[in-house]
Amino acid sequence: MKVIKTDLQDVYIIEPKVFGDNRGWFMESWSEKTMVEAGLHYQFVQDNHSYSSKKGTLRGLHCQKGDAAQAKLIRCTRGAVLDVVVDVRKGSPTYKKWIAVELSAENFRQILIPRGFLHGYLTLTEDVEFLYKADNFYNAEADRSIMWNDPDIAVNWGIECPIVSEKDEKAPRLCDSDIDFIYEKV
Ligand SMILES: Cc1cn([C@H]2C[C@H](O)[C@@H](COP(=O)(O)OP(=O)(O)O[C@H]3O[C@@H](C)C(=O)[C@@H](O)[C@H]3O)O2)c(=O)[nH]c1=O
Repeated sequence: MKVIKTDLQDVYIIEPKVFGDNRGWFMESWSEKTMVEAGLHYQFVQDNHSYSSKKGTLRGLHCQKGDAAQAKLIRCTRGAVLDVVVDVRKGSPTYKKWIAVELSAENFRQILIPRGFLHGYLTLTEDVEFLYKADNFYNAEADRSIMWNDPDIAVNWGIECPIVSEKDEKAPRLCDSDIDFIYEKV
């Protein structure tokens, strides 16, 4: 497994070791032991799986606030997405900065996102399956969505009119939200 630093403090790209043979391939998609050896201590408690039928579907930018915050280990197992992560931890050296990484069934890449970040993705193909682990349970009251095109964050999604949910359509800007993460060294 390769752990690659990103431009966001504490966010990593993980490249699992993929063993190919005459049948196909095998990989460990997550190993607590390997992660701990790499200095990454996360205890995941929920696995999520979602499907988007159309290219140009955008989910985000999401998080759960306060004690319900979630770290996530994310991957795309069918099709491809542009995955976006935004640091919203006040006091962080990378506060309000974002990164965009292509995740696909072909490149096997994963992203590890600690608590205190917004997350979203845009489907780059039809028929996208997306899987992620979370280190805290779903909490509808703490669930928050921030406007995907918030000008204060200014993510370059490369699309003007994505397909979004009703919830994401109505999402506020970060400056009008009650998200209150404070940077603490992970
Ligand atoms: C996220 C989630 C949703 N749900 C329900 C609530 C709702 O009725 C339905 C669809 O939820 P959403 O519209 O929030 O699904 P979605 O827009 O796919 O939300 C996800 O987006 C990505 C970008 C993330 O980072 C995730 O953490 C999550 O917020 O599923 C759960 O039961 N458990 C969960 O963990």
